[in-house]
Amino acid sequence: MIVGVTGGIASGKSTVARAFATLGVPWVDADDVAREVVEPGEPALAEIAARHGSKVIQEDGYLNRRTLREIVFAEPSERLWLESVTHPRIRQRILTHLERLQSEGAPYVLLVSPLLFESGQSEMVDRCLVIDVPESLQLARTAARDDVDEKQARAILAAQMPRSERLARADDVIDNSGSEEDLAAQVAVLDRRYREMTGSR
Ligand SMILES: CC(C)(COP(=O)(O)OP(=O)(O)OC[C@H]1O[C@@H](n2cnc3c(N)ncnc32)[C@H](O)[C@@H]1O)[C@@H](O)C(=O)NCCC(=O)NCCS
Ligand SMILES: Nc1ncnc2c1ncn2[C@@H]1O[C@H](COP(=O)(O)OP(=O)(O)OP(=O)(O)O)[C@@H](O)[C@H]1O
Repeated sequence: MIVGVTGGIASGKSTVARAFATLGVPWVDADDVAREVVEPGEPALAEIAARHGSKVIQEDGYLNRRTLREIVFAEPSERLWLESVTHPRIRQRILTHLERLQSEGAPYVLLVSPLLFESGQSEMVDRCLVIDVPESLQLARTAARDDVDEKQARAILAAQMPRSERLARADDVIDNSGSEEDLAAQVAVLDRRYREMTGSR
């Protein structure tokens, strides 16, 4: 069984994934895979460099993520272009990673992705788990963690599915407006349920 874990920026997906990992459940992180497909030498990086020029490539040959972030969240058509270049490659690699984890005998595996619904990755999973927090908390946690100003944090939120729509598509929901202990308790309940579903107790 593959469980898709989603939620907007700074909703707590990585924190949830770590809590599942302590219970022996592995995960594939779509943000990590998105980094792999633009490593030096990858065709997607060459396409991005051809479109935006040297300002998006650092001296060490890696993508200048901050510069590209500023471009794509200021201009929706540039975000759509970047997605058209990266998403098919991300999807392919996610499938490869998921197959490897499943072949290693995990009770079930997680696909953790901010764009599970938006990018059609939900077709790859058996259930969708939504991490739910109010937007005000997303903005506060983004500001506390990232070098993103409030205007850009709002632009990133605007590029993602609205909270109500995401909740409407959820099979399971974790409310992450409480403490990390509350979060871990909700993860433990879901883990028991998922193990029952897969018959791996
Ligand atoms: C624009 C980029 C270079 C910014 O890199 P940066 O290191 O600053 O951010 P990072 O990749 O860690 O993403 C942080 C968060 O931004 C949000 N985000 C990223 N890409 C998108 C997008 N296309 N649409 C909406 N939100 C997005 C997500 O909540 C994500 O968790 C990078 O996010 C990117 O390449 N995005 C396109 C690929 C993609 O869609 N990735 C999302 C997972 S499939
Ligand atoms: N219940 C909580 N209480 C307090 N802080 C929390 C809680 N859950 C997560 N955080 C903090 O909020 C921030 C965002 O959490 P996390 O990185 O898990 O979210 P994410 O959804 O994976 O984010 P992104 O997709 O943007 O990378 C982190 O700094 C994390 O430590």
